[in-house]
This record gives sequence, structure tokens and C-alpha cells, in this order.
Amino acid sequence: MKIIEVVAAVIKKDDKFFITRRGYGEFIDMWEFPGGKIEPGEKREEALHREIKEELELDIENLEFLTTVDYDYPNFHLTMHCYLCNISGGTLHLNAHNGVKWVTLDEIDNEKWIPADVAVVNSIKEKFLK
Ligand SMILES: Nc1nc2c([nH]c(=O)n2[C@H]2C[C@H](O)[C@@H](COP(=O)(O)OP(=O)(O)OP(=O)(O)O)O2)c(=O)[nH]1
Repeated sequence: MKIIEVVAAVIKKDDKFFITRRGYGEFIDMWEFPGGKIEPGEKREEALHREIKEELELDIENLEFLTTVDYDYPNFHLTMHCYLCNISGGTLHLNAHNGVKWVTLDEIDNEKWIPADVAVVNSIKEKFLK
């Protein structure tokens, strides 16, 4: 099966997490963590900086590895490396999404997540729920 390797940003500020709603494609209108495919020769962190700049026109800093999620979709296998980070600059523009919001840990389960992201949400809760 085709393997797709993706990086995703779990952007945090105070007690909230920044989530984005897909604006196109198979998972349109479902929530995800922004990011995208690693290009040949790219390091994971470089790919994440590039994707967040392309998709949202934001800069990120303080990347800290959170988890790698593996998920079998019907037509590909997803390997997704997720990094906690903060916004360090830029002005938000939605170039790939049709919505964004900041959610607390109390709200994070209530979203219509892309299937693989349920495991990311569980990792976030494991790390931050006291
Ligand atoms: N970015 C992102 N992709 C996710 C998440 N969860 C999940 O299953 N995916 C899947 C959906 C896509 O099939 C794949 C990432 O593709 P993408 O469309 O974001 O990547 P990209 O920007 O590099 O690609 P493209 O649309 O330009 O081809 O990973 C998530 O939280 N964030």
C-alpha cells in the first residue's frame, strides 16, 4: 500500500489548541491539525515550518515532538509526526482551510475529526490532562 508521511502542528497557547477545518478534498469540513506531506530531502521540522507558512501564513517556534500516529486508510497508510509548538509571527490567512478555532481540552473531543486524528487528540489529553 502507498505510504504517506506527514507532519502536523499541535499549536498551543495557554490552555487552548489551534485546530483547522479542511477546505478541500476527501476530508472536507473535518477538523485536523495543520501540516502536510514531507518533501524529498526535507527534515520533519523544516517541512512543518514550510507547511504552516504555506497553509496559514504563520511562523511557528519551540517545536517539541508529541507523537507519531500510524493509520490505515482504505487507499493509503498514513504516518503522521506531530509536534507541539507556538505561533511566533505572521498574519493568519486560510489558504487550505475553511475554518479555524482554539479549543480547550474539555472541547477537543466534540469535533468531527479526520479519522487518524483521534489518536493525536488522545496523546494531547494524556500529556495535558491532570
Ligand atoms: N495535514 C494533515 N493531514 C492529515 C491529518 N490527519 C490525516 O489523516 N491527514 C491526512 C490527510 C491527507 O491525506 C494527508 C496529508 O495531506 P495534505 O493534503 O495535508 O498534504 P499536502 O498539503 O502536502 O498535500 P497536497 O494537498 O498539496 O497534495 O494526511 C492532519 O491532522 N493534518
